[in-house]
Amino acid sequence: MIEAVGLTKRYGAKTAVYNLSFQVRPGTVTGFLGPNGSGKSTTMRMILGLDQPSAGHVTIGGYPYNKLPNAPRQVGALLDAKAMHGGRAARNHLLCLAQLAGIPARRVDEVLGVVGLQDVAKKRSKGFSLGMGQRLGIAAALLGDPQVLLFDEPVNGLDPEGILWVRNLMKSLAAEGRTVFVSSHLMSEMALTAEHLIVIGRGQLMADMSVQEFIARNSADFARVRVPDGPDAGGAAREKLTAALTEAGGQVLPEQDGALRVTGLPLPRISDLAHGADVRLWELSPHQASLEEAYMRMTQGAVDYRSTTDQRAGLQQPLPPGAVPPAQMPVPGQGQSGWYAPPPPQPHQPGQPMQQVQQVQQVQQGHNPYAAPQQPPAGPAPTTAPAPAPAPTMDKDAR
Ligand SMILES: Nc1ncnc2c1ncn2[C@@H]1O[C@H](COP(=O)(O)OP(=O)(O)OP(=O)(O)O)[C@@H](O)[C@H]1O
Repeated sequence: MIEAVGLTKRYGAKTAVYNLSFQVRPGTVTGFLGPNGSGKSTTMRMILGLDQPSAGHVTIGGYPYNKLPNAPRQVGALLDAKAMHGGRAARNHLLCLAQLAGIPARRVDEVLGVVGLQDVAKKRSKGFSLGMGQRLGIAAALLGDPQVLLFDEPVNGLDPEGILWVRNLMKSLAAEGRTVFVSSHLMSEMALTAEHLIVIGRGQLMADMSVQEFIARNSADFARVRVPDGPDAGGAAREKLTAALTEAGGQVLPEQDGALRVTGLPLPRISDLAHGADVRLWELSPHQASLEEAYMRMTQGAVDYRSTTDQRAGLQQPLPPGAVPPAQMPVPGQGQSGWYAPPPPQPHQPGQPMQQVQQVQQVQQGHNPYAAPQQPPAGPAPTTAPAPAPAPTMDKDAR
């Protein structure tokens, strides 16, 4: 098990990770999510003893990494797939690592087979594609047959077959009872791979719960409603229905294909209202926002790097020609109800960390947990100054 308690890392004036406490348990894949620059890699580096915390601590199986007996046999990690001696053949690279850790050479050939690089084992990794580099990095992580595995963006650069392979590998490693901690930007991939999620934003804990619970807590149910198509009749029926639904307290947003996305009304009520307005329906279906939507909704206030062309890029489908956009995009913490509105306050559930409940409630009450505190806490608060452009060395794609 990995356990972080009050983990904090400052680089000069920049607070990369602040007061992070969580546990990563064996037997499940735990996804580690957060926007760019939210502190995922910094946290992983501290877990692996590559960076020293400014405050707090993190242990693996009860020990700080640097005090773990025979660490390479207990912990395997993929942090930066490009961080290897490119002039060495893949097999030689692994042989060097194996020798340093006292691992028998036959294990090198085993892991080359596991990651599918046996045919290029004698090729220099300098010529490897990003995906091949990832596979070699994963092979290195598996070398010591460790019980604890950390993967920082393992599917970066992999093709769909490679992504499926990584997904199955992570699951099978967890099914063997290992602790598997995986960071990713790909929400859809995490939904398929992880059972548990730890979500951070600007270095702080935003959620620590199962994938199912995360979706249920952070996404609103909605109905898709479609009226019969037709140049004028369809438009008139849509308007009539929109008016009836809005009057009854529903929120209606146009979808790209001409359907309506309705929140705040149960399906039978929508059906009755359509009937009352004399509007025929071609579709009335229940939906739940995806993990991607739930994640975007939760982290949109904690994003450091955003396009100047569309601050909401990816959050909303483009409108169909002639459709009227909603007056204002609701945002968490501003009290609107609807697609992006925060879910209603939840009473504390047994087993749910109180901190998470408090954070969700604070967001719902319009309190920004990432703003500088009114009164200084025990340690300096994380900086809220606009983040500088990410340094080239921090850009994974450039690595
Ligand atoms: N060595 C360092 N010196 C100064 N600042 C750093 C250093 N390492 C990380 N940071 C800063 O700390 C913050 C967190 O960075 P980190 O790489 O941990 O985030 P991340 O969530 O892994 O991001 P990404 O998803 O883009 O890889 C960033 O603002 C980054 O610029």
